[in-house]
Amino acid sequence: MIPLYAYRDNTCDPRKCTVKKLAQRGLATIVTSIARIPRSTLLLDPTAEQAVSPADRHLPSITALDCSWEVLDTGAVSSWRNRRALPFLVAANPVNFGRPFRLTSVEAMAATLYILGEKEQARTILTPFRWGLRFLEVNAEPLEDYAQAKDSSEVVAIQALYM
Ligand SMILES: C[S@@+](CC[C@H](N)C(=O)[O-])C[C@H]1O[C@@H](n2cnc3c(N)ncnc32)[C@H](O)[C@@H]1O
Repeated sequence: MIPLYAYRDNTCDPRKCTVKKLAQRGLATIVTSIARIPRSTLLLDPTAEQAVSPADRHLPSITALDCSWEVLDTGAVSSWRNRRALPFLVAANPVNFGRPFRLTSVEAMAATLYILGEKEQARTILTPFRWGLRFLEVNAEPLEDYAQAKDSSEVVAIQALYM
């Protein structure tokens, strides 16, 4: 099991917040200051240049930046070494259903777990959400292909086949 963290700045609607639900079930840890995010973590940042790939299996944890998309500002973490973006995947949550790249925090963490080979943990964290396992169904093919890739460049090459 890979430890999951979420940095929350309280800018998104707490009733719809996916990481709050995970934290309530002991499946993720919420931190409220950037200083408390472990520096060695795989940091999920949609603006990162490097894609998540199986070559990241050695990283000890995964962290999402759980804030509203409208205020997402990754300036404070732009120098962090292990920032990663997810390759082409479509959202299954009701707010952004069918939209590529704009995933909820739980979808982003589940996709990362899947690509790193932690498929059971990916299913476990999606299960509390009505639409959760649908995310794995609609992205089944690309997720399987990304999980077979060697590194970030291979993931990016595979992504081109789906876009
Ligand atoms: C902007 S927040 C929105 C959270 C949403 N309100 C919720 O309750 O889940 C989503 C976070 O998930 C991660 N994420 C989503 N899509 C991503 C992508 N394509 N690449 C990397 N990280 C992504 C990032 O950490 C991003 O900041």
